[in-house]
Amino acid sequence: MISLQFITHHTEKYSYLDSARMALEGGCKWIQLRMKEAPLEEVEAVALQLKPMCKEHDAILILDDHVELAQKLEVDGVHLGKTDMPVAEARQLLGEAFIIGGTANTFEDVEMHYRAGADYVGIGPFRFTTTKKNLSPVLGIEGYTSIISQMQQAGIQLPVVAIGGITYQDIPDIMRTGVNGIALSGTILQAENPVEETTRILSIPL
Ligand SMILES: Cc1ncc(COP(=O)(O)OP(=O)(O)O)c(N)n1
Ligand SMILES: Cc1ncsc1CCOP(=O)(O)O
Ligand SMILES: [Mg+2]
Repeated sequence: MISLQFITHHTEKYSYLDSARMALEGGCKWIQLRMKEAPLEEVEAVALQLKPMCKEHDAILILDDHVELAQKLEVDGVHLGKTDMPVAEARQLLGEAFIIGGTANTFEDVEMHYRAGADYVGIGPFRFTTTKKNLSPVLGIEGYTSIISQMQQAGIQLPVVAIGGITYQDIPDIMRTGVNGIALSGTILQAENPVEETTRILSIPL
Protein backbone atom coordinates (compact mmCIF):
# COMPACT_ATOMS: atom_id res chain seq x y z
CA MET A 1 0.00 0.00 0.00
CA ILE A 2 1.15 3.50 -0.78
CA SER A 3 2.59 5.40 2.22
CA LEU A 4 0.27 8.38 2.67
CA GLN A 5 0.71 11.24 5.10
CA PHE A 6 -2.43 13.35 5.41
CA ILE A 7 -1.86 17.02 6.25
CA THR A 8 -4.82 18.54 8.11
CA HIS A 9 -6.47 21.69 6.84
CA HIS A 10 -9.73 23.52 7.42
CA THR A 11 -12.17 24.42 4.68
CA GLU A 12 -15.66 25.95 4.52
CA LYS A 13 -17.05 22.45 5.04
CA TYR A 14 -14.60 20.81 7.43
CA SER A 15 -12.71 21.60 10.62
CA TYR A 16 -9.11 20.45 11.17
CA LEU A 17 -10.41 17.55 13.24
CA ASP A 18 -13.02 16.59 10.61
CA SER A 19 -10.29 16.56 7.97
CA ALA A 20 -8.18 14.12 9.98
CA ARG A 21 -11.18 11.97 10.89
CA MET A 22 -12.10 11.51 7.22
CA ALA A 23 -8.54 10.55 6.27
CA LEU A 24 -8.46 8.01 9.12
CA GLU A 25 -11.83 6.58 8.10
CA GLY A 26 -10.49 6.21 4.58
CA GLY A 27 -7.60 4.12 5.89
CA CYS A 28 -4.77 6.67 6.21
CA LYS A 29 -2.22 5.58 8.82
CA TRP A 30 -0.22 8.82 9.16
CA ILE A 31 -1.69 12.19 10.11
CA GLN A 32 0.21 15.47 10.39
CA LEU A 33 -1.71 17.99 12.48
CA ARG A 34 -0.93 21.26 10.71
CA MET A 35 -2.83 24.28 12.03
CA LYS A 36 -0.95 27.29 10.68
CA GLU A 37 -1.61 30.51 12.56
CA ALA A 38 -3.75 28.81 15.20
CA PRO A 39 -2.85 29.65 18.82
CA LEU A 40 -0.94 26.93 20.64
CA GLU A 41 -3.89 26.24 22.99
CA GLU A 42 -6.09 25.52 19.99
CA VAL A 43 -3.50 23.16 18.48
CA GLU A 44 -3.28 21.41 21.85
CA ALA A 45 -7.05 21.06 22.13
CA VAL A 46 -7.34 19.49 18.67
CA ALA A 47 -4.29 17.27 19.21
CA LEU A 48 -5.83 15.95 22.44
CA GLN A 49 -8.93 14.90 20.53
CA LEU A 50 -6.99 13.54 17.58
CA LYS A 51 -4.53 11.42 19.57
CA PRO A 52 -7.08 8.76 20.69
CA MET A 53 -8.64 8.75 17.20
CA CYS A 54 -5.24 7.97 15.66
CA LYS A 55 -4.62 5.27 18.28
CA GLU A 56 -7.97 3.68 17.51
CA HIS A 57 -7.07 3.56 13.80
CA ASP A 58 -3.50 2.41 14.48
CA ALA A 59 -2.22 5.58 12.85
CA ILE A 60 0.84 7.73 13.51
CA LEU A 61 0.23 11.31 14.67
CA ILE A 62 2.84 14.03 14.18
CA LEU A 63 2.56 17.78 14.74
CA ASP A 64 3.68 20.46 12.33
CA ASP A 65 6.15 22.91 13.95
CA HIS A 66 5.42 22.36 17.67
CA VAL A 67 8.25 20.37 19.22
CA GLU A 68 7.52 21.08 22.90
CA LEU A 69 3.83 20.31 22.43
CA ALA A 70 4.67 17.01 20.72
CA GLN A 71 6.80 16.13 23.74
CA LYS A 72 4.16 17.22 26.25
CA LEU A 73 1.33 15.32 24.54
CA GLU A 74 3.50 12.28 23.73
CA VAL A 75 2.41 12.13 20.10
CA ASP A 76 4.60 10.24 17.63
CA GLY A 77 6.65 13.10 16.23
CA VAL A 78 7.02 16.46 14.51
CA HIS A 79 7.61 17.95 11.08
CA LEU A 80 10.07 20.87 10.92
CA GLY A 81 10.82 23.41 8.21
CA LYS A 82 13.41 26.12 7.65
CA THR A 83 11.91 28.56 10.13
CA ASP A 84 11.19 25.94 12.80
CA MET A 85 13.45 24.47 15.48
CA PRO A 86 16.48 22.84 13.78
CA VAL A 87 16.19 19.06 13.46
CA ALA A 88 19.33 18.43 15.57
CA GLU A 89 17.97 20.53 18.44
CA ALA A 90 14.60 18.76 18.25
CA ARG A 91 16.40 15.40 18.31
CA GLN A 92 18.29 16.46 21.47
CA LEU A 93 15.04 17.39 23.11
CA LEU A 94 12.86 14.50 21.94
CA GLY A 95 15.34 11.63 21.78
CA GLU A 96 15.30 8.73 19.35
CA ALA A 97 11.75 7.50 19.98
CA PHE A 98 10.06 10.46 18.25
CA ILE A 99 9.72 10.72 14.47
CA ILE A 100 11.30 13.91 13.12
CA GLY A 101 10.69 15.03 9.55
CA GLY A 102 12.39 17.94 7.81
CA THR A 103 11.36 20.03 4.82
CA ALA A 104 13.58 20.02 1.75
CA ASN A 105 13.49 21.73 -1.63
CA THR A 106 17.03 20.91 -2.74
CA PHE A 107 19.59 18.12 -2.37
CA GLU A 108 21.53 20.39 0.03
CA ASP A 109 18.47 20.58 2.30
CA VAL A 110 18.23 16.78 2.26
CA GLU A 111 21.93 16.43 3.14
CA MET A 112 21.53 18.86 6.05
CA HIS A 113 18.51 17.00 7.49
CA TYR A 114 20.25 13.65 7.00
CA ARG A 115 23.30 14.81 8.98
CA ALA A 116 21.06 16.32 11.66
CA GLY A 117 19.32 12.97 12.22
CA ALA A 118 15.93 13.39 10.55
CA ASP A 119 13.82 10.24 10.07
CA TYR A 120 12.43 11.40 6.74
CA VAL A 121 12.33 14.42 4.46
CA GLY A 122 9.25 16.06 2.98
CA ILE A 123 10.41 17.25 -0.41
CA GLY A 124 8.34 19.80 -2.28
CA PRO A 125 6.41 21.48 -3.59
CA PHE A 126 5.63 19.22 -6.52
CA ARG A 127 3.49 22.01 -8.01
CA PHE A 128 1.86 25.26 -6.93
CA THR A 129 -0.61 24.92 -4.07
CA THR A 130 -2.66 27.38 -2.07
CA THR A 131 -2.43 25.23 1.08
CA LYS A 132 0.94 26.79 2.00
CA LYS A 133 2.12 30.40 1.77
CA ASN A 134 5.69 31.34 0.76
CA LEU A 135 6.24 28.28 -1.37
CA SER A 136 9.72 27.25 -2.46
CA PRO A 137 10.30 26.73 -6.21
CA VAL A 138 8.16 23.96 -7.71
CA LEU A 139 10.05 20.74 -8.41
CA GLY A 140 7.92 18.75 -10.86
CA ILE A 141 8.93 15.19 -11.78
CA GLU A 142 12.37 16.40 -12.89
CA GLY A 143 13.10 17.91 -9.49
CA TYR A 144 12.39 14.64 -7.66
CA THR A 145 14.35 12.61 -10.21
CA SER A 146 17.34 14.89 -9.77
CA ILE A 147 17.27 14.97 -5.94
CA ILE A 148 16.76 11.18 -5.67
CA SER A 149 19.65 10.55 -8.04
CA GLN A 150 21.92 12.90 -6.02
CA MET A 151 20.88 11.08 -2.83
CA GLN A 152 21.80 7.73 -4.40
CA GLN A 153 25.18 9.04 -5.56
CA ALA A 154 25.90 10.37 -2.07
CA GLY A 155 24.75 7.10 -0.42
CA ILE A 156 22.03 8.92 1.51
CA GLN A 157 19.28 6.50 2.47
CA LEU A 158 16.47 8.53 3.93
CA PRO A 159 12.73 8.07 3.32
CA VAL A 160 11.32 10.76 1.02
CA VAL A 161 7.75 12.04 1.15
CA ALA A 162 6.66 14.13 -1.84
CA ILE A 163 4.35 17.07 -1.06
CA GLY A 164 2.60 20.04 -2.60
CA GLY A 165 -0.31 20.24 -5.02
CA ILE A 166 -0.32 16.50 -5.66
CA THR A 167 -3.47 14.89 -7.13
CA TYR A 168 -4.55 11.27 -7.66
CA GLN A 169 -3.35 11.32 -11.29
CA ASP A 170 0.16 12.52 -10.32
CA ILE A 171 0.89 9.74 -7.86
CA PRO A 172 2.10 6.91 -10.16
CA ASP A 173 4.63 9.19 -11.92
CA ILE A 174 5.84 10.68 -8.64
CA MET A 175 6.26 7.23 -7.07
CA ARG A 176 8.28 6.11 -10.10
CA THR A 177 10.92 8.76 -9.30
CA GLY A 178 11.85 6.66 -6.26
CA VAL A 179 10.14 8.59 -3.48
CA ASN A 180 8.80 6.49 -0.61
CA GLY A 181 5.50 8.21 0.05
CA ILE A 182 3.15 11.09 -0.62
CA ALA A 183 1.73 13.84 1.59
CA LEU A 184 -1.68 15.22 0.63
CA SER A 185 -4.19 17.72 1.86
CA GLY A 186 -6.22 19.65 -0.75
CA THR A 187 -6.87 16.84 -3.20
CA ILE A 188 -8.55 14.79 -0.45
CA LEU A 189 -10.50 17.66 1.08
CA GLN A 190 -11.73 18.97 -2.27
CA ALA A 191 -13.01 15.54 -3.32
CA GLU A 192 -16.76 14.97 -3.25
CA ASN A 193 -16.22 12.22 -0.68
CA PRO A 194 -12.88 12.63 1.15
CA VAL A 195 -13.18 9.24 2.88
CA GLU A 196 -13.63 7.42 -0.43
CA GLU A 197 -10.93 9.53 -2.08
CA THR A 198 -8.47 8.52 0.65
CA THR A 199 -9.30 4.83 0.09
CA ARG A 200 -9.02 5.28 -3.69
CA ILE A 201 -5.57 6.84 -3.33
CA LEU A 202 -4.40 4.11 -0.96
CA SER A 203 -5.53 1.52 -3.53
CA ILE A 204 -3.27 2.84 -6.31
CA PRO A 205 -1.12 -0.15 -7.30
CA LEU A 206 2.59 0.37 -6.71
C1 LIG B 1 5.66 16.19 4.86
C2 LIG B 1 5.84 17.66 4.93
N1 LIG B 1 6.75 18.24 4.11
C3 LIG B 1 6.91 19.58 4.14
C4 LIG B 1 6.19 20.36 5.00
C5 LIG B 1 6.39 21.85 5.07
O1 LIG B 1 6.87 22.21 6.36
P1 LIG B 1 7.39 23.71 6.64
O2 LIG B 1 8.44 23.99 5.63
O3 LIG B 1 7.76 23.83 8.05
O4 LIG B 1 6.14 24.58 6.34
P2 LIG B 1 4.78 24.57 7.17
O5 LIG B 1 4.06 23.28 6.89
O6 LIG B 1 5.12 24.70 8.62
O7 LIG B 1 4.03 25.75 6.64
C6 LIG B 1 5.25 19.72 5.84
N2 LIG B 1 4.50 20.42 6.72
N3 LIG B 1 5.10 18.38 5.78
C1 LIG C 1 2.58 21.85 3.94
C2 LIG C 1 3.10 21.98 2.57
N1 LIG C 1 4.43 22.12 2.32
C3 LIG C 1 4.73 22.20 1.04
S1 LIG C 1 3.36 22.15 0.09
C4 LIG C 1 2.35 21.98 1.45
C5 LIG C 1 0.88 21.86 1.36
C6 LIG C 1 0.41 20.52 0.90
O1 LIG C 1 -0.94 20.55 0.73
P1 LIG C 1 -1.68 20.26 -0.68
O2 LIG C 1 -1.67 18.77 -0.85
O3 LIG C 1 -3.07 20.80 -0.42
O4 LIG C 1 -0.99 21.03 -1.73
MG1 LIG D 1 6.89 24.47 9.71
